[in-house]
Amino acid sequence: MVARIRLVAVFCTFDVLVFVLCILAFRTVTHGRNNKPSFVSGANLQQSIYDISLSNDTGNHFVTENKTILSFHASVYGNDSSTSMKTFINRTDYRPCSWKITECRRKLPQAIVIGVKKCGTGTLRYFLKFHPQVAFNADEEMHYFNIPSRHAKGIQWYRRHMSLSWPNQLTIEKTPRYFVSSVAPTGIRDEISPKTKIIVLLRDPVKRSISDYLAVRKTEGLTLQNPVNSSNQLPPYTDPIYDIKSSFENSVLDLNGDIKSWNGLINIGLYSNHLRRWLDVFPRQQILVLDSDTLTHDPLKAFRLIEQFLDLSPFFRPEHFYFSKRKGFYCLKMSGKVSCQGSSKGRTHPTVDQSVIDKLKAFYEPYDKELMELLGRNFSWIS
Ligand SMILES: Nc1ncnc2c1ncn2[C@@H]1O[C@H](COP(=O)(O)OS(=O)(=O)O)[C@@H](OP(=O)(O)O)[C@H]1O
Repeated sequence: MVARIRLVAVFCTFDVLVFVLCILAFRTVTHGRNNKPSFVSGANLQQSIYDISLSNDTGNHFVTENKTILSFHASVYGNDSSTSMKTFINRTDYRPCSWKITECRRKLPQAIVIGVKKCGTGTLRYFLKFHPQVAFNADEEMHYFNIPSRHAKGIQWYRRHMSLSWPNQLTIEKTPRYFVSSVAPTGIRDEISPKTKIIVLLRDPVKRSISDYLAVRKTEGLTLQNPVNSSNQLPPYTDPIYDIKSSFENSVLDLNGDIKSWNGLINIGLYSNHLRRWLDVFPRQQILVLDSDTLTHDPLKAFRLIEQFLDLSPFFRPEHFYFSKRKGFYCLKMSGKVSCQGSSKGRTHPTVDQSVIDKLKAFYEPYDKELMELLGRNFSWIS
């Protein structure tokens, strides 16, 4: 009798073990490694195919952008209990789009971040991508309206590069070079829509030029010793050209000590000149001009303005922004994870000769005054 009971006990234990193993095996097959539903793993995902590593505040790279966005989306889609989210998220529309779903389409952008280079456009995109009603294009920058060889591929080529989006999602593209392009405003109006919303970030033009100098040096090395007119720059494509020397001072001043206003480092900061071209083509209320300082120091305010302008539901909340002492900037905090911009943003600026700074400030003064008149408002760097 005892032997039989033992035998039954052994069988039962074995069965329970098999049952538990089966459950575990089943979970492994149907869920990702982090116990997230399998759609979070990124296999079907059409959004953001490039892979920007995100880091937590201790510098450990732990997750890719796709995964963060999607695991965050999944957590909201799944069991987020916050009422503010529930009030605006249509749960059906909240699933990631896939080519298998008929409502998912690649739309031409309804809004474009046109610039300005080194004024925080990357951060704007990086954060705004988390808004559930936003679908950013997969490639970081399209350069469709400013580079002739790209433009020649046609508007359907451009559309094919947009992310799949739900009918209620806004497709957005960002290419900072559009701001200074002579043909981008009419191109966007005629090929996309005269109703396209335009977003521009502006930063102290002196700081912008130093930041740009570092960026161009980093990407081009010191190969741009002479002014380079790239083959893409034939008229009417009049993007500013760069002249980069071994120091910032020598890059922005010529041998007589005069400012090289044609140099991209300087020319891009002539905001009023460039903005006028956009105001000639789009109504003022269709252009949101943001002070980059607001994005840097009060990101919540900046994103509330953006949400309002784009008619998006209010999504961002104070707890989504985390100030990283290590980075010296705000990072995004979603589902307990902190993700900051990569090392190409927030580089330490070189010490620049004060006389050159003063000269540049004086040079930009009349343009800044024009900017204030044009927009009827002040900016943080203008005293
Ligand atoms: N939260 C946060 N994190 C990192 N960086 C931030 C942030 N907010 C604003 N900025 C400022 O963004 C500047 C880079 O601008 P862009 O993203 O427009 O550069 S780019 O044109 O796309 O290369 C970058 O300029 P530099 O500091 O000169 O590198 C930052 O000052």
